[in-house]
Amino acid sequence: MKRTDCYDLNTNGIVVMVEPYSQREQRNLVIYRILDANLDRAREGLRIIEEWCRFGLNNAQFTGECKGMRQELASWHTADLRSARDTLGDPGTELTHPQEEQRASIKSLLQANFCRVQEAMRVLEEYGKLYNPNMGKALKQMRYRVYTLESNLMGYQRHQLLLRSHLYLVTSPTDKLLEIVEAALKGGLTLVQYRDKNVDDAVRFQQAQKLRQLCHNYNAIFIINDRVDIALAVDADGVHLGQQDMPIAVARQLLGPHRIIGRSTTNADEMQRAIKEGADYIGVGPVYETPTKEGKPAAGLEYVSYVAKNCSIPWFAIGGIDPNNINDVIDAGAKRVAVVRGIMQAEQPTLVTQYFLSQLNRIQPDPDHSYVESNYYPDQW
Ligand SMILES: Cc1ncc(COP(=O)(O)OP(=O)(O)O)c(N)n1
Ligand SMILES: Cc1nc(C(=O)O)sc1CCOP(=O)(O)O
Ligand SMILES: [Mg+2]
Repeated sequence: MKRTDCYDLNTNGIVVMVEPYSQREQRNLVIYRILDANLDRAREGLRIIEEWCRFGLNNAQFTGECKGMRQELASWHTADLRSARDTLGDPGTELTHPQEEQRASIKSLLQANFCRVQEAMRVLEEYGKLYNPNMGKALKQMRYRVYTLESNLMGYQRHQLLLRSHLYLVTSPTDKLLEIVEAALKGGLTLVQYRDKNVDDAVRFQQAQKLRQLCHNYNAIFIINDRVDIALAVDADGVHLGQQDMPIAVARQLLGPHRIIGRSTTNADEMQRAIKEGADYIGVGPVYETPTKEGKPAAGLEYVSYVAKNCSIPWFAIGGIDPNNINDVIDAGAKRVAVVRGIMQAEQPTLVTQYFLSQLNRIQPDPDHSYVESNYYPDQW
């Protein structure tokens, strides 16, 4: 019989006197229940993340890391702790948060479960100290492993999405900024850069915040032009840096290993340097002279062809590309293009986006490239 109370229990007509728990025993029972519940919670959350790593990403490393942590948690889940469980008497089993009932995407599902695992591990770390000092230490280390896993996994997903993105919208200033970007996102756009060279920082920051939210609602990557500080301030996915902007190495230090850094290039030297310096992608242009970048001479389709043969990272042809000439750019070897006016000044941005994408999606991934093209294309992650 479980000693749950200090009163007499009437069992089958027989009155049994139950010894009251000492205060210490009662305290321990509560701690055991907390540990039991949070060991379960952490393992469940890890299992949910693990399933995506295994079946969604086919990634053995992430899957193994989740499994390893689940096994380590299981080794702490002793019979003592399990036997303290009191599901019927636990008022927490019925409580759910409305957000638990719906998930907008795999990304939000993963984030919610990382949060759940981290919270549970923090509880295990603190209460574990009262149970076994080694548990506190072990759980602290495991919590840091979860942070690392989260950062690696989210960075990996971001880079996978970059590989799958064939059309890149670079914005220009307009009163209808959000409206146009949303229209393009509705057309299937997955990569957006906020570019406004002539606006106060207060406005730039506000616009960037709104665009970041919008892009993330559509599971699209959001990049900031030129400004690493704004990218950090709004938690953007990365920055685009030209030859006159901050060195890639400095931006990398500030942004960390998982955010995207793009670099503009106009010739072979700049391309090679950008790759060596660790750019995640390059802009290749201007393919044609363009009023959006006045005074910059065209690098031409020759440079596009050169990059098609020699570039080992994702690259976007840019400059003067529109629905009429996109097929010439594709014929020169481009699989990805970036446009400003082509979408920002279109009468029907959704339709034009769909048209650009339909032309770009006709191109098959090149298996000879040294970077891996993802063959897993979930609509939302
Ligand atoms: C995708 C992409 N490619 C090139 C550029 C141009 O960057 P930069 O040379 O720094 O010029 P500005 O855009 O800052 O005027 C870009 N923004 N995006
Ligand atoms: C921002 C920018 N960078 C370029 C480069 O070659 O580095 S060309 C360009 C402007 C592209 O605008 P549109 O699509 O309106 O021609
Ligand atoms: Mg720039």
